[in-house]
Amino acid sequence: MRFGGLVAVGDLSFSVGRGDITALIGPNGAGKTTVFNCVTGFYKPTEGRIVMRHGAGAKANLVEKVTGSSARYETDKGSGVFLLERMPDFEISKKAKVARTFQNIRLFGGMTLLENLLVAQHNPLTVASGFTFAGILGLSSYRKAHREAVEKAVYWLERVGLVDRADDPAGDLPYGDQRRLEIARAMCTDPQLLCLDEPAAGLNPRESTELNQFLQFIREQGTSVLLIEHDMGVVMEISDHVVVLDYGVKISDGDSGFVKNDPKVIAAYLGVDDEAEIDVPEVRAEVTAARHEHEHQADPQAARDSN
Ligand SMILES: Nc1ncnc2c1ncn2[C@@H]1O[C@H](COP(=O)(O)OP(=O)(O)OP(=O)(O)O)[C@@H](O)[C@H]1O
Repeated sequence: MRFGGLVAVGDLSFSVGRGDITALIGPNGAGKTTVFNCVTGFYKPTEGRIVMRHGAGAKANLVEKVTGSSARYETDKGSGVFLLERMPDFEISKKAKVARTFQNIRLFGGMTLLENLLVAQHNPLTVASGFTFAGILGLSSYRKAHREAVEKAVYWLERVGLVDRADDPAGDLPYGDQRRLEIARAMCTDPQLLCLDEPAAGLNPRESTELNQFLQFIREQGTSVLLIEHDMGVVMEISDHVVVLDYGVKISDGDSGFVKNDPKVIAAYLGVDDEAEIDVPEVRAEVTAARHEHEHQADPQAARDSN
């Protein structure tokens, strides 16, 4: 993804396994949010391919077939291949079933919790109305769809422990509850892939633990999760797979144990000026040791002074 002369995301290829929690980490400005914006259709990547597969039948040869055609996607009895870089954002959420949350909460603060979760389901409701006002008033299909939408909203409100506040304005909730409500809203669209941009930002330790449990529950439901997160406690505890970006290039890819000991990851964080910003304790320890060694070699007296 290029912005004028700046290559925000360059040499990057990675897979998100079905039913896995995959974390995308890296220093500030590494390109993480840009990747999310490409996956969810907010940006059109300048080059490259982003493939979403549904179902067991979507084999690699179908991916190549769709790529070689001018189609945006191909579906067949519950399975499908979607080339996200060709699709507009509304189609990515509606057909490819990719949902997202944002770095900054984007709930409708003046609407109730229940209303926020119903708005997320406006697509099936509009279809059930037959796209007419009369349909909303009279069609039994609309009444059934509306009942199901409310049931789904209540289900997710229960999952995030907020059903007692269903009729309160979303803007009145404490910050941590708003973050969980935002994820619940995304889940009401029945995503196959849920993209979360820094869901643990600003949470206290208790809220962070609740979030971990909730994300693990989502994974157990079979929804794949792609996560940008600076809180390494969250990343290392719940991720099946971690991808590390630096300057728009992938520098490491593996499970959390592999990534936090990878010298390339440690070296990338060496570029961070303030050691306090490095929130992987193992990486911070390595970076501190490497700095001291470097200072010692360059100027033994200064290194002793700094100690
Ligand atoms: N719309 C845009 N126009 C121009 N440059 C952009 C745009 N969006 C992102 N960039 C640049 O792309 C690079 C990657 O930014 P991005 O926000 O993706 O990084 P990040 O890893 O998400 O950072 P952070 O952890 O701080 O959120 C940065 O140099 C940023 O300035």
